[in-house]
Amino acid sequence: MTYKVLISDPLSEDGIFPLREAGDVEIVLETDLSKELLLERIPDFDALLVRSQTQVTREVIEQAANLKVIGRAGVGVDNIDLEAATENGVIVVNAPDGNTNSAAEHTMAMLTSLARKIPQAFYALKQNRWDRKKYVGVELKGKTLGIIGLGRIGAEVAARAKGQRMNVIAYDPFLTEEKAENMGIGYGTFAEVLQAADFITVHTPLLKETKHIINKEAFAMMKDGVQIVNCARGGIIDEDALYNAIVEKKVAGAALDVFEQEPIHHHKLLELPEVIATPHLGASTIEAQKNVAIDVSHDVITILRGGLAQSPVNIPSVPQEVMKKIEPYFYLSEKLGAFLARLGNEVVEEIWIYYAGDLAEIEVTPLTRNTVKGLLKRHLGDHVNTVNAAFLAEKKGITIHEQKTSSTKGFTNLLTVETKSKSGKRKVAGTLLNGLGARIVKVDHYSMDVVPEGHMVLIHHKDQPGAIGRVGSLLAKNDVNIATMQVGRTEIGGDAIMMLVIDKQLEQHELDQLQELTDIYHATAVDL
Ligand SMILES: NC(=O)C1=CN([C@@H]2O[C@H](COP(=O)(O)OP(=O)(O)OC[C@H]3O[C@@H](n4cnc5c(N)ncnc54)[C@H](O)[C@@H]3O)[C@@H](O)[C@H]2O)C=CC1
Ligand SMILES: O=C(O)CCC(=O)C(=O)O
Repeated sequence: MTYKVLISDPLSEDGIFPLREAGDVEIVLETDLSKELLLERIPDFDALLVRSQTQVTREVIEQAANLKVIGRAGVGVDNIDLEAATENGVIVVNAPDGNTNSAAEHTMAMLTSLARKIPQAFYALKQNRWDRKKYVGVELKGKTLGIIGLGRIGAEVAARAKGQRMNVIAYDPFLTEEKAENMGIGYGTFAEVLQAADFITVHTPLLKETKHIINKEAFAMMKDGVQIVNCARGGIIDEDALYNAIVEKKVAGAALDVFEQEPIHHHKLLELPEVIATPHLGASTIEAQKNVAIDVSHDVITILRGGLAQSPVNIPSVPQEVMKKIEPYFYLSEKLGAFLARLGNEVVEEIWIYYAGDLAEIEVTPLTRNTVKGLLKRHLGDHVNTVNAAFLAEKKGITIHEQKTSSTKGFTNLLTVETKSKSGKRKVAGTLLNGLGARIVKVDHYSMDVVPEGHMVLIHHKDQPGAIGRVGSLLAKNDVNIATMQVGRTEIGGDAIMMLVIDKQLEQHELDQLQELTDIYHATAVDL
């Protein structure tokens, strides 16, 4: 199988090396695509790799019939419609760590340039103006830097600003006083930071909650002559409010790497001499571009091959140690879900997933999603995956319960899936046998030992002499070879089941013939 990957923004050639090396990936590099061309191209691709320029809208995602993953070579995913991606089962991954250092260094470069008016002085010099009086700056030492958003980049900026002997005060909803103390910085509310700072730098993502957090009211709280840096996202600062605050001399200067609409042409903020700017260069270093492209390429390949992403954005991220522990159970969980889906045609109303033994010790949410994926796939098709399984189940009115139990029934690990529909409950349990792989060990209340793979027939019958023989003879007559057979019963002469693994898929008329045999109640074909 060859996966087609479209790279629609410029990515580091060294960084996409893992994709070039992969034998099963075909890369198409087509940057600066118009919206129309992107819509035309996208249905062919299994993966799309972007930076911040390509706008991956709902329209693009809905047009992308084969798309499994969108890789963002960078941090901010505000150019991707995450809701549409989740609804359509497209995994979005980013590269959150690769450009932290570059973005922090760029912020410090902008901060220093702003304080010392370096770009303005250089521009004047280029125009043959040796103007030493006009470009008098201020020192950073002893000034207070207010940081809004103390995540990866904010924290790196804080450390560097301390190196410049600035006082640092930060606001972040996840920052505690204790954590701030450990970092050697001050801690304040949003308003306190705005009021205390001589320089303010923002490092939040652009979200509904952070859009225009720096607005007219926020500027009013700041010190007169405050200077502002934005190397995070346009839109965090209200550009009109910033413009007015500069014109009114409330704000002495602003350094902007990002804008509400990019690219910009003749932006009014650039007409102000107090404003310096770069065209979204925070992550534009050889190192950062290589790092983010490598990280995202690895994740994209892993996902295309059915593995777990390191940095998923629209499914909960699973730490690598946890991933190692749960990965062996992935196959089993999907097969158990698929098995139950084939047992009946009634609408499933509720699913219970019980984890016991070793499984009770680990994070199992990804396994729950995978089980639900296996269950829903029968009716909803390949469109279902671990990203949208829970969302689709909810849409179909199915309630999912996840429970850890101590009931291992003698196995070192036991995964039990139970469904409830109008006609009652069905149950299947499986285990991972050390060195032997996955096994179904229980169907309803009958014990089994079956590899969850290939073509099977589950036959409910009356425990009577000749019942098994009649099934064997009929299958032989239809040229169906039986590979293995398991039999279980509740009591002698009572209800019993046969689980046959056969070498071909049964036709409906063959199933009907089985059901017409004496003492056979019901036969279900289960093809996994
Ligand atoms: N200019 C550029 O080229 C680059 C820009 N960025 C931007 O920088 C942003 C931050 O990146 P990271 O530090 O890696 O992300 P991060 O996720 O590590 O940190 C973001 C922080 O913002 C905080 N936050 C969220 N809402 C907040 C609010 N209302 N007030 C205060 N804090 C809030 C979060 O709690 C979190 O700690 C990215 O989302 C991206 O948009 C990132 C890389 C390069
Ligand atoms: O891809 C880029 O150069 C922009 C980086 C960025 O803004 C981000 O990682 O959020």
